[in-house]
Amino acid sequence: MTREQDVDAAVAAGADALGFVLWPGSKRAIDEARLAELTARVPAFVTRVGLFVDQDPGLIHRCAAHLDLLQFHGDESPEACAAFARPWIKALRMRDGLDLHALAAAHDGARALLLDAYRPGVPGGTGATFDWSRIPAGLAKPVILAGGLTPDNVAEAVARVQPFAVDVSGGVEAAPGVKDAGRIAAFLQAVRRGDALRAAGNAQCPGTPDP
Ligand SMILES: O=C(O)c1ccccc1NCC(=O)[C@H](O)[C@H](O)COP(=O)(O)O
Repeated sequence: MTREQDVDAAVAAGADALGFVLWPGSKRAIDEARLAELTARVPAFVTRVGLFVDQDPGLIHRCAAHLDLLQFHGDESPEACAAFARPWIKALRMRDGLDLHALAAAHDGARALLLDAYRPGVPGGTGATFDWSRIPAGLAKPVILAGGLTPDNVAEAVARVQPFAVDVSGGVEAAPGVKDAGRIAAFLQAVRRGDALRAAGNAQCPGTPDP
């Protein structure tokens, strides 16, 4: 979120959480002052998530005053993630050979693992999907599915993967950092459609193989 109207549109559409990128390398980056302004608009019970990539602990401490949850998107150790007085989640980029069971155990203190696409040199917001069948059953942590989700594919993603939550950035934008209220609303509707498909046993989900 970089703009007031995008915060308002996401809240109106029923988003449970809003993300604020504090990493200056992102086209969606905001600074501490903007974080304070934008998060002040967020109503109670909508989670304010701050996103960091291997950043200065002092900055994270200051930003935490405006945040409910910290999202670590770099190579932070579990100990580094746990050093702030806020719940946290760890983003894992799905490069080849990841042992998600071992990583879930290593990140015991995380509230969830956010699984995102891997693209060398780009820590996040790639707009790329990954092969969802690589997510093993029975992970010890709730999964937040991310990476290339859009209003067109998120219903299938929810029905197939059955994640705890989904995360989207580029799929609801008109341009990097500029969200589109229509796409946000369409995304949230598609999430609910996917949840209904899931509850109905995936019967109509196009991506689910026949039993
Ligand atoms: O969004 C960014 O610009 C970004 C930059 C660096 C690290 C993380 C970033 N975003 C993190 C997110 O949680 C995104 O929502 C996630 O990577 C999915 O992005 P997209 O594929 O565009 O939906």
